[in-house]
Amino acid sequence: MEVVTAEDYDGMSKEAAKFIYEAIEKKPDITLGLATGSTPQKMYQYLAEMLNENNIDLSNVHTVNLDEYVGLDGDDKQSYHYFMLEEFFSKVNIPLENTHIPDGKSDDLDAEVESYEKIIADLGGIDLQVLGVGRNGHIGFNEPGTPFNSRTQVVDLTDVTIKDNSRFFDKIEDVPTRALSMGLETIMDTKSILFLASGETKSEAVDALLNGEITEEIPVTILQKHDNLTVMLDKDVLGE
Ligand SMILES: N[C@@H]1[C@@H](O)[C@H](O)[C@@H](COP(=O)(O)O)O[C@@H]1O
Repeated sequence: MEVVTAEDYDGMSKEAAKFIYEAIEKKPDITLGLATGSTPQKMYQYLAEMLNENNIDLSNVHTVNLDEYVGLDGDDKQSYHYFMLEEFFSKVNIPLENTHIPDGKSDDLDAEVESYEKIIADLGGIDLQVLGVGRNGHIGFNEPGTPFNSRTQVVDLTDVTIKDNSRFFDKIEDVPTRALSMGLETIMDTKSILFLASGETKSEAVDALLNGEITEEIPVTILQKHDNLTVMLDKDVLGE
């Protein structure tokens, strides 16, 4: 595990954008695993700027997102489809058909998660996966207690996650209680991981990742076993 500590959120976002930019330069047909949430938001902004300034061709880049809420339309502002389009895909020249996000509106969610795994396999696996973390240590939407050998599946969200994510919704009752999420084994199968965390609220989860015992009760701890993990933090998360 390599740990990079930036001065602040802005610095971390710039470093992260540079990391992904260089990975794309090195492998123009890269498959990126992408994450949503407020943590990677600024990284997408910087990355889009860098890609556009340098006219980088993204026609052979593919993306697969980690997760999506069950029941939200793609044009719902809280959906991860909307987030990705708004924050990144509409800002760069990536063909939309190269981008994949689980369909939380599918009539057959079991078939959807199965076909999502197939999409990843057909792409030859994920070269670089971006990850954030929930306050309770969840990655993707894999909540505490999720088996380490889980693949993409339908998951129930915990009260902590519903409460944390309610800040994006008008009221807490509007937060979906279920999601589709890549599983922990799916995430561990990725060839490299860029993990990002910023701010005091993530300190406990980050401490578990850096120093804790590996346990299904804190999903992020499984990343200790990944052999190509880069952790990017800001000083706040470390209490510095
Ligand atoms: N499913 C997402 C996660 O992928 C994300 O890492 C987490 C933290 O989000 P934020 O970066 O907004 O704190 O929130 C959601 O639950």
